[in-house]
Amino acid sequence: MLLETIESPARIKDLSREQLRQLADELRSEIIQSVSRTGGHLASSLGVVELTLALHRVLDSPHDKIVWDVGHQAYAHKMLTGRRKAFSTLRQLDGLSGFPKRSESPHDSFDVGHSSTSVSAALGMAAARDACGGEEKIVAVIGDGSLTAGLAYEAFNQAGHLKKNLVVILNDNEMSISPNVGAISSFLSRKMTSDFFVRMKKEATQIIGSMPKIGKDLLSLASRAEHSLKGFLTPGMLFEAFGFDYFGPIDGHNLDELIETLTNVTRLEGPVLVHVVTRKGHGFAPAEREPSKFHGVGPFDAETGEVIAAKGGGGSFTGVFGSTLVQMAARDERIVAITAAMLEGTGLKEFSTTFPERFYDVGIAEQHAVTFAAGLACRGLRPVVAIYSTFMQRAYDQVVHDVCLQNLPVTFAMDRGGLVGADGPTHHGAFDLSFMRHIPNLTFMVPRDEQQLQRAMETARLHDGPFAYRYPRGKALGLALADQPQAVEIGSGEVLREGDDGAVLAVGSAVQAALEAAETLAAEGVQLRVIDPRFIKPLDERLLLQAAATGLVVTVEENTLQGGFGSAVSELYAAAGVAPRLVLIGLPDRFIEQGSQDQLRARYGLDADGLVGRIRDELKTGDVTGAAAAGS
Ligand SMILES: Cc1ncc(C[n+]2csc(CCOP(=O)(O)OP(=O)(O)O)c2C)c(N)n1
Ligand SMILES: CC(=O)[C@@H](O)[C@H](O)COP(=O)(O)O
Ligand SMILES: [Mg+2]
Repeated sequence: MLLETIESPARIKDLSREQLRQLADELRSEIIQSVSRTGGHLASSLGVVELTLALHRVLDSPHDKIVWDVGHQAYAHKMLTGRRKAFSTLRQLDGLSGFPKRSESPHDSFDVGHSSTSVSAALGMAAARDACGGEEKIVAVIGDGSLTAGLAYEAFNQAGHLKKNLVVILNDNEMSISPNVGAISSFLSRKMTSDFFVRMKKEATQIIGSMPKIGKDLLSLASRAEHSLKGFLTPGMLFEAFGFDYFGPIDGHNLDELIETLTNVTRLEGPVLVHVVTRKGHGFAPAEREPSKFHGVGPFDAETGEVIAAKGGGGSFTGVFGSTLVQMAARDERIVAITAAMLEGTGLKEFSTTFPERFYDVGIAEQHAVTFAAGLACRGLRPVVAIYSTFMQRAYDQVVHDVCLQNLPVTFAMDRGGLVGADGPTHHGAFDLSFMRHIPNLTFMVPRDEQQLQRAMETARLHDGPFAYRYPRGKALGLALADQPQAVEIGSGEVLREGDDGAVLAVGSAVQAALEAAETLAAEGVQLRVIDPRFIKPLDERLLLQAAATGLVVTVEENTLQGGFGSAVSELYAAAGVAPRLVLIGLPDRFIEQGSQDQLRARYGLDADGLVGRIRDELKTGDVTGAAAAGS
């Protein structure tokens, strides 16, 4: 097996073309077999096996730099750069990352996970190279989906100005996670061999060819005109406007053509764009048939493609959000839904087919999604913007400047709030309680279960201003759903368990662990009050100030402690001049690694056992007043 002999990409340079093709087959098979066991981003990685081989054949990594966009397609790159044996740990606790990471390998030139950063980063590296007298080649690989984000054009714009030696490879498979959207996408896949074009050419050839004497010369002139017309109308025009030399489109599965093209273009001066056409999932029929399903897939049968552990769906918080929004939209025609290229992930598939005229997929364009929603709200609609917590970071100023400053009735449905698991530090929704709660005019609710999620959605619908709610990745609690959920009083929390030996203020997904911990400690004679504040903003000040009187207040949140819910409580107590023993439990001030949600919650003391241990210690050693001290 050739792949076993490849410990470094330098080895690829000695292989014959036949051996390269064999290596492509082996890589593809290894990716399928390994990902069928661990799950991961299969289809995108299968689509760039030949491109990856050609890049490592032509370039001299890690001296030359490859900057992957998103990086979910880099499994072949990782296997060729000494990490094949580690693939059994892919996306697992303390295992191989699912994305390129500089700390993992010198061949990973930039950490990625959020899309559309590759051209900016590669251009920065090129500018630094030139400033330091370097001569390494720098190549960015960006997908057509990632090309729908404005950030990419900011980079193209400057690249055309700086004219640095830089190669950008556009991996065009006409797919984002779902089929790609937008004018750029249709422009890229413009078919110059449309029937009309072919028919026009045939008739013109017959007419010109029949002309005596001048017919032959005219024909050759006409064929040159056709070529330039194609040249003018193909995607090249878009990139040449940015000052790039455009090459393509070329077959992204043809190793010879790729190697020849990359060999040539990496010798050229100035910015170059190579348009490569690939098939997402190439070489594995189930993934070719359903590239969206195999974009990010759980373990599956490597022979049949049958997925063993499907994700999302009805029992998940995502599924409850999607089905409830459809119910609400049926009753309230003001509701429109917006996704930023995450149709399936946000659970909006049913909405998109039920209300196609009230559904918008803006592509990977979170900033635009929010301001677009602001525009819709200005005209009396009730837009619901469904964006993962981590991707909402992209649109922070739009939330502040375009929605909250104008106090517009836009709802932010932030899925994947808290720890997401295998995607790791680039994707954890670890910061939204902090970056949203301080924005004036915003109401922010964190439902503890699917019933409260439904009520949050109804409360948002009735509220005449900006409203955010966040909910976790994964299964809900299996509670009965309401056909017509009731709104809640804004700023109202709930006491879930009475007790005077201390109070636990738990947010969202932390509530269940808090209740379990309170039950455990009750058996030790400690009666803890458990409160679900439900709102991060505005706080239920009455409830939280009453909690202070127990002498011990413990806040629990799946969010960074920096500026999170616990900070809000400490601000409340400081302003009120009360000083209970205040214990803040949440995520530390660092990026949280990958792992399963349960593993990470245990590692960071957010599970019931962690809370019991911490509270028990506080009761023993903490300087608490009130009944708690008596109980110690
Ligand atoms: C800012 C941001 N928004 C959304 C995503 C989620 N996401 C990951 S890959 C992807 C589609 C990328 O499409 P493309 O660039 O064409 O790559 P392909 O999977 O087709 O190879 C999306 C929307 C992301 N990673 N970053
Ligand atoms: C690579 C990327 O950003 C997306 O594919 C992301 O991994 C989706 O996350 P979920 O699997 O939670 O939908
Ligand atoms: Mg694509």
